[in-house]
Amino acid sequence: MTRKNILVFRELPDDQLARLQAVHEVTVADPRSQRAAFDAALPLAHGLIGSSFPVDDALLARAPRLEVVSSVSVGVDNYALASLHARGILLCHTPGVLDETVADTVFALLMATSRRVVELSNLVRDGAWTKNIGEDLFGFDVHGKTLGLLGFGRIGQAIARRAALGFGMPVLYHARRPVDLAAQAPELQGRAVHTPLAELLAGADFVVAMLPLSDSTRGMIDASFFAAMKPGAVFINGGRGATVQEDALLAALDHGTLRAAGLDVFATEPLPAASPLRTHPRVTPLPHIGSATHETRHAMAELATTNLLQALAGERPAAVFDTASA
Ligand SMILES: NC(=O)C1=CN([C@@H]2O[C@H](COP(=O)(O)OP(=O)(O)OC[C@H]3O[C@@H](n4cnc5c(N)ncnc54)[C@H](OP(=O)(O)O)[C@@H]3O)[C@@H](O)[C@H]2O)C=CC1
Ligand SMILES: O=CC(=O)O
Repeated sequence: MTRKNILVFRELPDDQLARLQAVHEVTVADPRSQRAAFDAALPLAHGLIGSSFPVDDALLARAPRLEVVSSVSVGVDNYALASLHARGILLCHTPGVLDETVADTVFALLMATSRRVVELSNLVRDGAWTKNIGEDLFGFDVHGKTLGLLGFGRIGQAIARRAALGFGMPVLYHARRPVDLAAQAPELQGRAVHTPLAELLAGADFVVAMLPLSDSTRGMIDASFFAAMKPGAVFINGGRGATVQEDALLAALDHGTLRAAGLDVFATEPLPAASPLRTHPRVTPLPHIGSATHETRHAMAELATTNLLQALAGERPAAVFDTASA
C-alpha cells in the first residue's frame, strides 16, 4: 500500500502513533504551539487526526490532498461540515466508547452541586470546620428526585440508566424524536418518558443538557428556558457550552430561582479568567473533563486511529459522521 501523509494535530498515545507510523508518514504538529511545522505539513496531508482545534474552511482550503479527518472526540462542532461534505472528505469520530465515563462525570456534577461537595470540602481545608454544620450548609437529596434530560442519545441514555436504576429517579427526556425504548434501551421502559420541553422544565429537579452543538441547539438554553424551570432546580451542562446563553444562566442564578449549576463546558474554553462563572459561589465548574480518564481517552485515541487507518486503506471506517445530516 502507498504510504500516505498523516498530520497529527493533537498528541496521540505512543502505541497509537506507532500504529500510524508503521503504515504511513506521520508528522506531529500542534497548530497552537508548532504553527510553522503544522503549516508546512498541511498542504501534503491525506489524513488529519486530533481534537479541540477548529478545522474550518480556511484550514481546509490549505489542504488540497485531504481524504479524511479523524476526530478524537464524539462532538463534531469544530469541523466545517458543509465543506467536508462538498469535497467528499470523510469525517470520523468516536461515538460509544466514552458514554459511561461522560455519564459518570455528569453524575459527579449532580452530586457535587446538590450536596455542596466542593464548598464543604473547602470549609474543612480552610480550617473553618469548628462545630457541627448547621442547616445553612445542608444540601438536597439526589435520589428519588426527577431528572430532566435534554438530549437522549448515547450519553443521555447512560445518564438515564444511572438515574433511574441507581438513584430511583423518574426521568423525563426531550429530543426532537422519541426513542424506541423497547428496541434501544429496554431497561428504561416505564422509567424514561419523552416529554415536551415546557413540561420537563416545570417538573424536573435537575435539568441536564447533553446536547451536540448545531444550528438547532446554539443558544437554545436561554432566559425563557431558565424562567420555565421549577423553582430551586439545578442545571447541569455536559454537552457544549454554546448551547447555553451564559448571561441568562448568571441572571437565573443571581435574580431567578436556579439553585445551582454544574458546568463541564463553556461557550469559550478555557474559561476566560474574567468570566463570573469561574468564581460564582453556586457554580461548580470543571475544565471539560467529561471523557478524561486514562482508559477512555485511550479508547478514543484507539478508535480514532482505527478510523483513520481504515479510511486511508479505502475501507469504510468504524465510525463515520454523516456530514450530509448537518
Ligand atoms: N463534556 C464532555 O467532555 C463531552 C461532551 N460531549 C457532547 O455531548 C454530545 C452528545 O453526545 P452523544 O450522546 O454521543 O450524541 P448523540 O448523537 O447520541 O445524542 C444527541 C442527542 O441530542 C438530541 N438532539 C439533537 N439536537 C436536538 C435539538 N435541537 N433539540 C433537542 N434534542 C436534540 C438528539 O435527538 P434528536 O436528534 O431526536 O433530536 C439525541 O437524543 C456530543 O455531541 C458532544 O458535543 C460528548 C462527549 C464528552
Ligand atoms: O467533548 C468531547 C467530545 O468527545 O465531544
